[in-house]
Amino acid sequence: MYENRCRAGIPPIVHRSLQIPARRPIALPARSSRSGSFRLSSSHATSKPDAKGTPSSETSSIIFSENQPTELPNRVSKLTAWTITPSNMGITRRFTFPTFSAAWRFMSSVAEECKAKRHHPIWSNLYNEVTIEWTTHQPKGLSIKDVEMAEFCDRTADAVGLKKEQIQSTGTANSSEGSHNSSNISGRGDHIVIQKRAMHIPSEAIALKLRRRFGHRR
Ligand SMILES: C[C@H](O)[C@H](O)[C@H]1CNC2=NC(N)=NC(=O)C2=N1
Repeated sequence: MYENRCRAGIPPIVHRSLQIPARRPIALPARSSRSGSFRLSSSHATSKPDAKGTPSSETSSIIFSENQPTELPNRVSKLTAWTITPSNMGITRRFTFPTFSAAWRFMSSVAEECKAKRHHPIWSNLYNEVTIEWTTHQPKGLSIKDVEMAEFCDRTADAVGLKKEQIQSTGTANSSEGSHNSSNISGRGDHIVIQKRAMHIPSEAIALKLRRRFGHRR
């Protein structure tokens, strides 16, 4: 199959793919892979259609690196706080800590593990938030190393302590943070991607300051 794909001019990175919801918490049925390439279907998660009756579930394919252990899809399915990146070759999660110091402790600990495991993330930090993406450059795709590092991140974040109001246990997606969400909708190939995005609402104290300064406006 692999050779067939190569002969057909399909890049070898598309070695194993799996139908899985994009930019949604990852939750797959536990199944083992056959040898060669495979494709599983899993339409997903949101219970209700939207106001226009459009189904709000969507699917896409994870592109795995070649020669991965058969338990990889099952391991990925347990990373429920992570979402699949638009390339389908990586997973991402945003962690929110109580303080910058806590975020920095988390990053230091992850950096040590990166050094030990020789595997490095694409990441960014803004004050108390750390966004991490794991993907493998060689062999290209999502590999067991990415999953191990994501699992390490989850454990480390729990040990450091996430921000209280946004306890993102490994079972909770960051994308559902806070109670005021807006949806980021974009077209991608043959389906629509709906990404929930948290809106930051000022605290009561800040709102009061703003009212004092600018008065009430209509
Ligand atoms: C030689 C060294 O182990 C490789 O270049 C490592 C470095 N860190 C890496 N990090 C990530 N995320 N993917 C890789 O493929 C990778 N390769």
